[in-house]
Amino acid sequence: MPLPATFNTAPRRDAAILIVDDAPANLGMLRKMMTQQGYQTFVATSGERAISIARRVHPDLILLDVVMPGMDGLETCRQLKQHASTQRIPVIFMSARSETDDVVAGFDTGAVDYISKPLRMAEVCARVRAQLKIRDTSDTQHEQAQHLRTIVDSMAEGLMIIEGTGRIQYANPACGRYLGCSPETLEKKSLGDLLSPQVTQEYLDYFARCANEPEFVPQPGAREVVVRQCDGTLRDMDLTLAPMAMHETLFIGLLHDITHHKQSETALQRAALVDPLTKIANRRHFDTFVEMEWQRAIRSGEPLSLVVLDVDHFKLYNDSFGHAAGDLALQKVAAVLQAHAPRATDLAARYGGEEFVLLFGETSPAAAAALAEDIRTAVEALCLPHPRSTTSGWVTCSIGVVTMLPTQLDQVEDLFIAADRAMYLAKEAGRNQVRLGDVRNSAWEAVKALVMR
Ligand SMILES: Nc1nc2c(ncn2[C@@H]2O[C@H](COP(=O)(O)OP(=O)(O)OP(=O)(O)O)[C@@H](O)[C@H]2O)c(=O)[nH]1
Repeated sequence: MPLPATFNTAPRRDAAILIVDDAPANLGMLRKMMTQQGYQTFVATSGERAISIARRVHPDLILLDVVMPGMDGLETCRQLKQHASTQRIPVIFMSARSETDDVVAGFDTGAVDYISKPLRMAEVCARVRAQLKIRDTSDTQHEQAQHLRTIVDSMAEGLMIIEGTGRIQYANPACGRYLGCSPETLEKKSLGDLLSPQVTQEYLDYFARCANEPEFVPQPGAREVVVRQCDGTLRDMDLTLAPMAMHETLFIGLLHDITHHKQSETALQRAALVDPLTKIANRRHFDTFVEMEWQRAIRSGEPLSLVVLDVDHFKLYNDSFGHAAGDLALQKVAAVLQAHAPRATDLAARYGGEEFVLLFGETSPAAAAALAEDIRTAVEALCLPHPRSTTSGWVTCSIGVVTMLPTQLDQVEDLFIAADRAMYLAKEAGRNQVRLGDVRNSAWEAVKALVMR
């Protein structure tokens, strides 16, 4: 939301002037003059009294005589400037002592003006008007600065002011919360303490371009960065950096924590690859993985093995024990498969219904066949009773295995077709068994010919 150019402030009351003079005649004359100008007036005949009134009524300006019995005007002004509630009240000295040293001493105590006596009333009025105007502007600026500070301090986003060298000049409280240390600690650091060397260098280059290339138009935009917190842990954040003004050497950095966003993004990505029932890879994940391993096998010349597994008489199992028990059985079969695919180049997946697949990279036909047989035995060893199966008293599965040395001329679909065929042959041959399929491709034939020799 853009900030308004000025903030609404409470309407100002008529200016109140405190007149301090030990001579009642002067006081009377000044009071009359100020009242005629429309000001509210307070009077005091001593420094002590002036301080006490000033603390109570907070006048907008004080006209202060320098020479007074007891506490003189200079000391009165000093004490006003030392107290928080009165230090911002402008003080104008009035004195017959108008040597340069006297005037300088007056300004040194913190006064804003010095009028020589005898007073020329028109001049006093003009000087009072001028000081009240300055005071108004300064009050507005002070209030705006206070408003801005409140906003910056209460922002949920981290805000930093960064020098062109990367040094952090200012950090708001949210920055401190994000990075786990006080804003003051951050103000002793630089961008390089928070970001990787490469990202830091990119920002420093950007700062240099903003400062040195008049035709360069900076494009502020959020960038995802990994920020090092004060305790060394890393956190994902969005960082937006833009110059405070064109071709300036100060930059505003806005930090926005995206840890939760990243976590849910990762969780979503993971969920999109996992079968919700069995928690192993789903078909989508498997297809992507096969494509990757297929290309790798073409490059490496290593064999690739595909196993297709179908649970036997599963319809009857569901009919016997209900769909929920069927789900449980599928989860147990999936766990067996998962346990047999431990390498980074292996993947077990649920391909649909009661059909599962496994891919084994860099695996020979003999090794793949042995693995498939292990899996078949392990599924039977789950000992899930299946009284209506005509194959066994337990849940069993039929498995097709095929191994290929893929080349650029081959299609990945051929691998699936051959493994499916082998699995159906296992079904036809009585189920609960492994069948090896055959893919006729040129490379494989060549290897076979070599082995046979
Ligand atoms: N419980 C459960 N059953 C499923 C799920 N997906 C598929 N099925 C069931 O699996 C059964 C598969 O049956 P069929 O394709 O006829 O095969 P089958 O009964 O296993 O017979 P064969 O494959 O010839 O041994 C169907 O009854 C589907 O409803 C699932 O997620 N949970």
